[in-house]
Order: sequence, then C-alpha cells, then structure tokens
Amino acid sequence: MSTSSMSMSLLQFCFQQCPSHSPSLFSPSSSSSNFSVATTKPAAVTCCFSQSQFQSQVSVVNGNVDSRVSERTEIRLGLPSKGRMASDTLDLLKDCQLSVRQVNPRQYVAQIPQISNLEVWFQRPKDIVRKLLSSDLDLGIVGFDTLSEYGQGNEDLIIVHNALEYGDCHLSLAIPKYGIFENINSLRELAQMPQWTAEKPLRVATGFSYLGPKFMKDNGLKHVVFSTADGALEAAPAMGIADAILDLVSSGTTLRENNLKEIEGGIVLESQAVLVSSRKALMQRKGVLDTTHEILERLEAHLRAIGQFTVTANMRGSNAEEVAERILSQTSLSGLQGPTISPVFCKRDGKVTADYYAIVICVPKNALYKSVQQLRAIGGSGVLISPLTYIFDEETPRWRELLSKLGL
Ligand SMILES: Nc1ncnc2c1ncn2[C@@H]1O[C@H](COP(=O)(O)OP(=O)(O)OP(=O)(O)O)[C@@H](O)[C@H]1O
Ligand SMILES: O=P(O)(O)OC[C@H]1O[C@H](OP(=O)(O)OP(=O)(O)O)[C@H](O)[C@@H]1O
Ligand SMILES: [Mg+2]
Repeated sequence: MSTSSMSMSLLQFCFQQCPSHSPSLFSPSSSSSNFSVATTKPAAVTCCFSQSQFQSQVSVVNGNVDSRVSERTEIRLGLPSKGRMASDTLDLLKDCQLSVRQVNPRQYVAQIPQISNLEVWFQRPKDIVRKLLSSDLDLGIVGFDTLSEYGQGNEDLIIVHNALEYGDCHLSLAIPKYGIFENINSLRELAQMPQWTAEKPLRVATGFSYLGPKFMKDNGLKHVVFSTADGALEAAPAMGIADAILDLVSSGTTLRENNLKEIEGGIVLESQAVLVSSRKALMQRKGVLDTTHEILERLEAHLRAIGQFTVTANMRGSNAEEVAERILSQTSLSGLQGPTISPVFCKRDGKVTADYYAIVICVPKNALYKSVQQLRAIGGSGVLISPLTYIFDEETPRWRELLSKLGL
C-alpha cells in the first residue's frame, strides 16, 4: 500500500470510529438547542489511535502545522484560483494598474510587477481564509460569505476593503413553495410550525456549517438539524433529504427552477468580494502595511471613478465667480467638490482678455444627460465628456479605518 493510500484509509477509519468526531462536533455552543451538522468535512482533525491500534498519531490541519510566524520576507496575496471570483478578481486588479503576471494558468504563483516583493498565490477561496489564519498568506481577496464561514469571526482577519463591487450574492434560507410550506413566508412563521420537535427537527441542507447553526441560534430556532453537500443543494427538498436549504443566491434562478422561495428574515448575510488581511501580518511583517496602503489606494481610486465622467465646457462670462454662480444654481452641476473654472484667454485689439471660461466638473453616469442639458441652458458650449479612470482623494476613509482597527 502506498503512503498516500495508507493515510487515506486511516482517515476514513478516523471519521467512522473516532468518538470526538461525531456530528456534535459541529453543533453551536448552546446546550439547550437541538442542533447538529452531519458532515464528512471537518475543518481540522486530530485523531489519536491507541497503541494497540497503530502506535502512531495522525493529524490533519488546514494550513501550516507550525504555529511560528515564518521568516519569509516576501509579502503574499492570495487570489481565487478558479471559479466565479477568479477572472473578476484579475480584471479588477488590471483596472487598478495591478496586472497579475502569470506564466500559465496551472502555475499557482505569480507576480504583480507594479509592486515589488509581492507574491500572488492562487488558491481556492476557503483556503485563502485558512491560510491567512495560519500566516501562510498576508492578504487575500475572497467573497464576504467565504470569509465569514471559514474565518468564524476570528479577530486576526481584518477587512481592508469591504466592497470590491463584484461577486454580489446573499446567503439565504429557502423553503419549498408547495406542501406544508405553501403559506409560510417568514422565518417567524417557519419557526412556529408545529412540525419541528426534538425528535423531528427542521432539516436544513447547507454548505455553511458554521454560519447556518449560528444563524438559527441567533434567531432562536430550536430543533434544527443540518446536513451538508458540495453543491446542487436546491435538489435536497424535492429529494426528501431536507425541508429547507441555506445557500447563496444571486439571480434567484436556481431557487425558482427548483420550486423554492426565500422568506422574510431569512437572509443570513449580503456578500461581495472583499480585500482581507491578517492583523498579525499587518502589525508584524515588514512592508505589509505599506503594500496594503498602496493596493487600497489603487482600489479606492478605481472604484470611486467607476461610473463617473468628466465634463468640460466653455461658458461666456464676465468673471469666474459669476460663471460659478450660474453653474451652482443647477442641481446636477456641482461636481465632486464644486466646479473648476479657468479663464480662456485671447488677444483682442492687442489686449489679453478672458471672455470665456472653461469649466470642468465630475458627473455620475446617471446624471450625465441632465447635466449636459443644464449646462446648455446656462450658456455652455463645446461640451466634452470623457470617462474617469481614477479618483485619488487626499486620504481614503478606509485607510483611516484600518489604522484605527489596528490601534495605530
Ligand atoms: N450565485 C452564486 N453562487 C455561488 N457563489 C456566488 C454566486 N454569486 C457570487 N458568488 C461568490 O462566488 C463565490 C463562490 O465561487 P466558487 O463557486 O468559484 O467558489 P468555491 O469556494 O471554489 O466553491 P466550491 O469550492 O464550492 O466549488 C462565493 O463564495 C460568493 O462569494
Ligand atoms: O441565484 P443563482 O444565480 O441561481 O445562483 C445560485 C446558485 O449558484 C450556486 O451554485 P453553483 O452554480 O456554484 O452550483 P453548485 O451548487 O452545484 O456548486 C449556488 O450554490 C446556488 O445554487
Ligand atoms: Mg448551488
């Protein structure tokens, strides 16, 4: 038997036999509620076999087995290796002038040439969270749902940017539209159904074996049992395996196609991509704070600029103040901090004069046409519009927030 197949069979034995890995391992810390999660995928497992069995100890941990902070000098950023988040993450970084240089898609390490001493490691999102916790990564981009599920509220995980504006979805409880659930439309009504007892609890299928039980406990639902599967959870009620499911929803198509509905009060969390860092890395590893600042500034500058346009126009006027007053009288023309107005000089009869003023304002996409109409109405001509690429503020509010979270 090869070494790998040997350890696999030991593990299987461990899951079946080791009493410390009974489903109660995944119950929330409430003794009064009746929760359990049946799963074959615990986060970290240590099995001890008696001397007579194997004379050895088998450990499985997610990430670094060594608790010492490694002495590497490179800074590591974890990015999703595949799946929904992967290409959007690379696109966002590219838009921030932080293109990732990856030699081929199966190579899991890459560089961002713009930032020296930064290594990019492609990992599955849940492993990014685990590796942040084990100090094998310093920064990462994942969905907020994954961060919440696998981070489990660990204070070492600090959200640096909470809204990267892609990967939008929500984690939600859903029940069948038919049968005993036909008239159930809220979590409260679901909780009050007489069907759920200690002997016959509400059966919920989910991949979120931390957030699921926590949500039920926080909402006072007793008598719930969770089961897990890797996907296609929406089939579980129709298959008779579960009464409800707790899963991610974005368009809602999968729920609809499987005759399921969301209920009022059933949303566990709203999610989108976030930039997260390890507090330990920010505080202890040289360069992480500076690199985080640079990445955050670029992200903020790009995300602030999305959907914004610069509008320039010429306007006749006797002086800048008078032009400013005309512009500020219009609701759609105030810009980010008010209009920039500069004299357009020309030479007439040997004298330099300014009959026209150039104005520059920032306008969001949805107000674009309205602002052009308003500009024209007050005498604007030669209106030019171009998309904005970056808006760098004096200092990003999120940077100040980060420093305060770190107590700096
Ligand atoms: N409709 C959706 N369904 C699932 N995830 C979504 C959806 N919309 C956005 N997301 C985001 O994408 C992430 C899932 O991406 P993906 O399925 O590639 O991840 P994964 O962790 O590799 O999944 P798995 O390991 O289960 O295959 C979610 O954590 C969530 O943040
Ligand atoms: O609201 P929607 O836009 O329909 O998206 C939601 C569905 O997408 C995800 O499944 P995924 O496609 O990853 O398949 P899986 O469940 O088989 O992993 C998620 O688990 C939902 O089932
Ligand atoms: Mg699914």
